[in-house]
Amino acid sequence: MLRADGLSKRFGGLLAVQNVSFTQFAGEILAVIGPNGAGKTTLLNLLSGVYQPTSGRLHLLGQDVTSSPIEHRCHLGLGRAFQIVRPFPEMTVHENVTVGALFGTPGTTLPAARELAYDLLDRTGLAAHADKAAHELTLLQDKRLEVARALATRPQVLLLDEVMAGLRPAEAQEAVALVRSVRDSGVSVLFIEHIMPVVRDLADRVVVMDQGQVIAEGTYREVTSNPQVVSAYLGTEAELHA
Ligand SMILES: Nc1ncnc2c1ncn2[C@@H]1O[C@H](COP(=O)(O)OP(=O)(O)OP(=O)(O)O)[C@@H](O)[C@H]1O
Repeated sequence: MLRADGLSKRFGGLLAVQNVSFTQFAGEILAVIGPNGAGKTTLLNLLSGVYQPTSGRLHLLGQDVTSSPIEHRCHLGLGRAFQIVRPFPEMTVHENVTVGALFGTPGTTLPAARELAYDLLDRTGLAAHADKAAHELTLLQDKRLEVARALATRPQVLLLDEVMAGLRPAEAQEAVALVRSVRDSGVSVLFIEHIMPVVRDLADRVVVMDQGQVIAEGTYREVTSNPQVVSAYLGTEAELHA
């Protein structure tokens, strides 16, 4: 689905992402973890096209998208949900998702976009809130809306940027179930997450970054028992063995 080959991103004197290579396979839920400042968000921005890499190449569904703009990647099948949710506050929940459907599928008709939006509100547990203004939603409902909007672009790969942040543990479990259901519907998921129990419960495979580089890759159990990973996390607030 995605293949990064030696991706690097330099900001002035800082190499925020250094020679990062990984592959995401179809149907996989892949987590990217690492201590603060490891380069995770910069990597996500390289994947989604917010930044162009200083060097390296990126393939999406077999196509070289290294220099492609965000919208091209979106139309090819890459969706992204953000940590800070910014819906159109005065529009209804249904209208917000309809906008995603219209943007993500050029040539789609308004009735088709509206129908897809209703279907996605069903799938994300928001059907009962379809006609509410988006600003009336709770934080968990906001996150559901963010996922529904991203799914409205009909992605084959969905990037999730710390979507669990701010949720209570029971809410995070609901969000975990939602992400699993997204994968079960055929969408591969790559997510950044600091909450280790979420990573443990959700990820098929984990890529660990530290100081811009990939320092380990494997199952949750493998990476959390890797001495280099343990040492990277020492002194941080994250509970590696939660
Ligand atoms: N636009 C930018 N300009 C300059 N430096 C940046 C920029 N974006 C990120 N950095 C730096 O790059 C490094 C990696 O930051 P990044 O946000 O990617 O890490 P992260 O792993 O996502 O951290 P966190 O877990 O705290 O969100 C940091 O040192 C950060 O200060």
